[in-house]
Amino acid sequence: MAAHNATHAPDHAPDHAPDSVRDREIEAEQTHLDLVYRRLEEKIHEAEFLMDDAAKRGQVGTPGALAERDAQVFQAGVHLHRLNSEYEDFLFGRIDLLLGKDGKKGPDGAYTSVEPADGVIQDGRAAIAETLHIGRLGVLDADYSPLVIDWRAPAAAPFYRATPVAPGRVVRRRVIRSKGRRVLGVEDDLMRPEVTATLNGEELPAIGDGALMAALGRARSHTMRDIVASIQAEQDMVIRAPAASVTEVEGGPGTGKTAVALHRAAYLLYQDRRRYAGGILIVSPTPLLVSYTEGVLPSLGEEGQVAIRALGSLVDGAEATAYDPPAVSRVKGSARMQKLLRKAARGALEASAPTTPPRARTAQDAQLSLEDLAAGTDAPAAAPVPPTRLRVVAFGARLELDEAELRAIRQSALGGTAPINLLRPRARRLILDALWAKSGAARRYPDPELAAEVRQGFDEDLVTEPEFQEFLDAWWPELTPRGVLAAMADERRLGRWARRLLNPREVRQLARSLRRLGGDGRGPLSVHDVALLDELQQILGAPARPARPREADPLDQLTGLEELTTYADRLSAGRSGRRERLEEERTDYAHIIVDEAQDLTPMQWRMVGRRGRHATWTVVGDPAQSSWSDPDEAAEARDEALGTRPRRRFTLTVNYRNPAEIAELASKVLALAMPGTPSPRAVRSTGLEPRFGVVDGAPSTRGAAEAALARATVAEAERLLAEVEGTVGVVVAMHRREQARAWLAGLGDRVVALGSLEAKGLEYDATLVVSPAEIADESPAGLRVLYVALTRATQQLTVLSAAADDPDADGVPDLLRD
Ligand SMILES: Nc1ncnc2c1ncn2[C@@H]1O[C@H](COP(=O)(O)OP(=O)(O)OP(=O)(O)O)[C@@H](O)[C@H]1O
Repeated sequence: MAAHNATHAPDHAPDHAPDSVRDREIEAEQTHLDLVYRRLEEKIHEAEFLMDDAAKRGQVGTPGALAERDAQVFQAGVHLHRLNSEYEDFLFGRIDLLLGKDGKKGPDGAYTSVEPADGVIQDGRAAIAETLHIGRLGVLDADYSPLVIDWRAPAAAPFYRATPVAPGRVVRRRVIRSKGRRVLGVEDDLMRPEVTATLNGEELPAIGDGALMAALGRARSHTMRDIVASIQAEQDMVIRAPAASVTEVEGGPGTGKTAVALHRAAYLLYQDRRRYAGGILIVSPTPLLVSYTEGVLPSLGEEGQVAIRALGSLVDGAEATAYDPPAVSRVKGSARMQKLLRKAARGALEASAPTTPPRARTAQDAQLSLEDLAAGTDAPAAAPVPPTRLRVVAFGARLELDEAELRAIRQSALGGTAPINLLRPRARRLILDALWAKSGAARRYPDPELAAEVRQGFDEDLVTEPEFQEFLDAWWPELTPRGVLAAMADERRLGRWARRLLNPREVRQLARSLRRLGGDGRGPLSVHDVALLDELQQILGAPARPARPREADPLDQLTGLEELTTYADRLSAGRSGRRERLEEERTDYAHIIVDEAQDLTPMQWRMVGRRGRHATWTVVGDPAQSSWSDPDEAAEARDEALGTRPRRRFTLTVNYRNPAEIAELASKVLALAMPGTPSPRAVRSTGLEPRFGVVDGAPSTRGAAEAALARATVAEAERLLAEVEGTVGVVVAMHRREQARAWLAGLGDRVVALGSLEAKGLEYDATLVVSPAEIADESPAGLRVLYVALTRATQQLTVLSAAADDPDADGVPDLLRD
């Protein structure tokens, strides 16, 4: 496969301008950046003045107004500190534009027209009418002319959208590289290379080889970088898509789906902060991907505004730490679990009892007694069992509800639609009704008013007796999601609940896996258990949370400082604990972004869907990378979660991660995994073909084979570490995760061992894929998982074959041969 240029690259590359021209251009940008910082400092002084003034005037003005000024000064100070110390590339872009069709200016002080005025280009020559600098936040000069345009503002869109095919008003796009207050370099792309443009009478030069390639060539670390300086046109369309409804994005590996999703969160906040602040949730498949990506939003100035959570930590108080084998994941993720959990919850009501067993009956408990009789024969011997008979003495008569009557009452109570724990009052009322009927009192009091009064006394007498309460606690205990899951670990019981839903093998596997939770359900959870807990929470019902008052938006009250406080507001909101609150809140997000959406199981879609009942959505994924075995079932659950909102679909087509040589190899597996699916177009080529290694010799024993595999893995990982500057990822089948970690311990933290399912979404300078056949055979989705593994490298890839891979004389495993 040939390497391709970036979609936006002009027909001819920018000139290699002489150093003097380059230096002059850098100098010009430096002058502008100095101006920007001066202006920022002025703003801070203004804020300080306001503060002094406020202090002098004591209580003039409301306390609220003083606090607001105080906050402004604080925010401005923090803001400048961040600008000085943290931001690389605060100012990163510039566009030089032709005169527009009309002379209207937008709120950011820039002309709004997208197309140039007629006749503005004459004989291949034109004058630049407007120069805009693009940065991480907007800064206005004292006369309200824009010194820096926020990258998310409409006026910045041409910086990302203009192409040589559709340049609009843009003649030259420049990416400015800076560190702190110093401009380091500039890279230009000409959008109208055929036009000789002049700025202030001088010809517009073009410097460098294009910014995108420079960005892609950088060594990778363990954290993702933002792409704000080099967002490409097709990506920009997604980032700025209207927020209403559902935005669905598909694209192959490395097409920037994750990057785009993160930038979109920042864009939505900019567009409608009031609506989205505190209400955007990004769902990521693994904690590894969360830690890889979570630095991007703060670098875009959106610290603490967006909750990024792994699927295994979406439920408060639950944190997945264990892995299920593929066969168990398939059962736990399946939509069949819905019905099974409902049955299990009802079943658990009959099978369980509270942790504190009811007080033992004594001979003196004559007034009101309760009996614990043996329950079903297959309940665990040690577990407390629910009572099957209720005896009371009321109005001098002995009243009794036997097992059949209690069962009928339970059935009738469960006929209600409310969650099971919330049906308890209904059950209590039905018991009282039944006892009242048995007492025959109704017949003795024909006057309805009197009967009602007597009945009230009867009820009060009974319910205030501690023993009656104990009976209820034992007979209709408050169930917890973990408790129900733990109850499902009993295979015989589970087999009964799962009749016609799971086959006996599935029952066995599921029960065995749930034993990990222990008798009290407190043991370690897997990522799939978390979705089950959430479903159970719904079935059982949780105590209602008090509603939080909506926060006042500081932007509502500010005038004149918008361009400064936009950022400071974000910062202080993060500090004032909004982040913690975000982490506490489980539901009701305004916008949900789902990354790697192809991997959500039906049960996970239900869990995520519950958090976005009123949300708009951005869903990014790649079906070819799905590790879930039943895509149709997942699609149904996804449709249900996203609801009937209209959908807008986008496809990303360019692979920015893998060099063409690696992308071509991966496409062979894609052809096997999903025949007919087009590979994304790789944007660059390195000239380095993937390497094929083979584990030495034919070891006679299993132990010797394992030792040979370990030696070969370590040797190749060491070689790759020497070859690349940044990170090396070693991808192995899931069952080898811990083993591989041990093999690689001692090679330093540039190298990471990953189970195949953990590699999702991540990238490394070099990747070593160990035994493709093992990965492909792990599950029915194994080939797609292998495709993921083969598409993680930004520079170099090695595939190491063991005997099962059946390598040819060149070491190419069977799966990767033509
Ligand atoms: N416009 C861009 N400019 C610079 N780098 C980019 C651009 N778009 C994407 N990249 C880089 O390409 C790499 C792949 O991006 P990302 O991880 O978002 O892709 P993806 O589609 O989510 O991939 P996968 O499906 O494999 O998880 C990242 O390093 C990202 O920073």
